Amino acid sequence: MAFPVRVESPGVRYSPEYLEADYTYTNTAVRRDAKGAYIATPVNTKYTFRTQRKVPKLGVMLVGLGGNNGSTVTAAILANKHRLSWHTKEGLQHANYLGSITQASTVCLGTGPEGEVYVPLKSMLPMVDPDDIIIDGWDISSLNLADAMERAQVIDYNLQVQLRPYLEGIKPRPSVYFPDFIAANQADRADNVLKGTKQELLTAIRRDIRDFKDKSGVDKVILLWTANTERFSDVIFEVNGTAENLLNSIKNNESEVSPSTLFAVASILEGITYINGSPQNTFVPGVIDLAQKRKVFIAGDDFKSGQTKLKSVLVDFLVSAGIKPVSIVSYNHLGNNDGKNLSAPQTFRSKEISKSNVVDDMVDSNSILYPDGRRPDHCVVIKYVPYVGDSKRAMDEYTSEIMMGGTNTLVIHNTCEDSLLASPLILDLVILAELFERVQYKTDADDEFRNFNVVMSILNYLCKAPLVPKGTPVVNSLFRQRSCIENVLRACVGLAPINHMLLEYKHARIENPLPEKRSEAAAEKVKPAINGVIDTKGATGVQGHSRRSSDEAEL
Ligand SMILES: NC(=O)c1ccc[n+]([C@@H]2O[C@H](COP(=O)([O-])OP(=O)(O)OC[C@H]3O[C@@H](n4cnc5c(N)ncnc54)[C@H](O)[C@@H]3O)[C@@H](O)[C@H]2O)c1
Ligand SMILES: O=P([O-])([O-])O[C@@H]1[C@@H](O)[C@H](O)[C@@H](O)[C@H](O)[C@@H]1O
Repeated sequence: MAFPVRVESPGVRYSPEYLEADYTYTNTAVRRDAKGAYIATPVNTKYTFRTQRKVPKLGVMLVGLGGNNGSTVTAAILANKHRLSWHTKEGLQHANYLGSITQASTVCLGTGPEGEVYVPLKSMLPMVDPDDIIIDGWDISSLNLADAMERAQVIDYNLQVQLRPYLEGIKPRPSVYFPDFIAANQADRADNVLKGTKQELLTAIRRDIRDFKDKSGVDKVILLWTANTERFSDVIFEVNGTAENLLNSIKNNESEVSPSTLFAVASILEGITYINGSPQNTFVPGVIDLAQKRKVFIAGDDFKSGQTKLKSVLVDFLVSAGIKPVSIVSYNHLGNNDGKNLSAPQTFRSKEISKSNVVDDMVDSNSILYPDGRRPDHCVVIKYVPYVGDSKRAMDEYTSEIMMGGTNTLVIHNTCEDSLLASPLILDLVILAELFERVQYKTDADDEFRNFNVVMSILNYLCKAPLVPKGTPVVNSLFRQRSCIENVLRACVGLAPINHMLLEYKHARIENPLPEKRSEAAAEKVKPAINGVIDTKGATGVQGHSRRSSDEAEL
């Protein structure tokens, strides 16, 4: 059950239109003195955050709508919206949004009489309900979404049968197809392609966006690329180095403008947030320049869904524990169309880059382990094995140096439906992007409220290759990325960041001890042996024991 959160504080003001919160942001400025010593100085900045409380009717246009992710996320929304259940060999399954931090994760609000209070992350600020999202989009494949769902082989068949009536009427709009940017093996599905010059294609995409807005009645739209991974575009100043050069390149039908960059330009010109779920460099400098000039949000790159997500936890743990990763090998094989497209060297290279850079910031944070800047050996392998379909088999090996010449090797095997890992991230990306379109801030130095930077780096928890504003840090540590989201949400309602100090419980005398928690599990653990045999049949004939603090424990 979701309980709404209301903050009672002199610095927090609720009006029908806005939630306004005064907030003191404290960080630490560091400099070096003449002798090379670090001088740390606390710096306080007064902010006021303002969030529009009205949640809009959100339309999401997916590029790659007919793909595994596109069809699966659409199926998931409709299955949840209609509260569908289906039988599998394991029993009755119910639609859910597991894997979504907005829908299935909680945050610690604070401490109450019973201890820490955790609330759904989505209850911190008004957010779009994914059930209400209207989906549209494009695909170079003409399959309607029911047939695309069947082709993807992700959704259980008994659910497919129920979803078919809702999906078969959804047909992807014809899209932009430049064969040179994706694997040649994709040609056989490209039967739904727009024709024309790049300028004509740009106009067609913009017309589609307006058509969707008009016909769907949504209040706002967000565009998200979940189409195939493209090869990197060459970054050439005269072609895509500035907004003006890029727009001229499109007018001049320049070949080095990719489909994804064309969609990004169309989105920005229509004033619509654009999110890149793939690893290619859609955001060439000209796109970023255009987004800044038009004050339109962009975010990406490449959903952080599986191996890389785990890597951004494991390497963080190892390095912060003073253990030195020296070799990281990430291998996986999969048989879906993404794997097929990635079997081409130029598209694999895009993915290899985004999967490889994730350790850099964590490694660079510890000059004790890495005094000479030499980083761990890091190898990424992806193989296409049709038989396994969307069920990606990932095998990782982390070898680290430990004390006194020891080594520690972690070997992880992970099998999962790749699209069921990515689909909840698509929802989080669009829900959080929509939310932060409604959040503005003002510091003492500002005369009026301002939007955040157009590069929406707060979404980086969801991206393998985080896009950040120029001159700002790239953070890949998953814990830090999630903590950023959690604490910005808290700041928007005037609450201090979660700092995990729990100082109040470290005092010499605990002023307000929490009540003893009666735990059946604890009772189970202390169940006495009967005739020397622990009764493991679950009989609870033994009186439950409350856990005792150390100074009350029975001797
Ligand atoms: N776990 C994951 O699934 C995961 C994780 C990270 C990143 N990604 C990325 O997400 C993207 C989609 O993954 P997927 O498994 O759904 O792949 P997919 O191949 O099943 O779907 C991609 C769809 O895009 C379509 N397409 C290709 N070029 C297009 C264009 N120019 N315009 C419109 N449609 C186009 C294809 O026809 C296909 O239907 C890939 O780039 C993949 O690398 C996926
Ligand atoms: O998210 P992650 O598991 O690190 O990386 C995945 C790759 O290993 C996989 O081969 C690819 O098909 C997916 O698109 C995804 O990028």
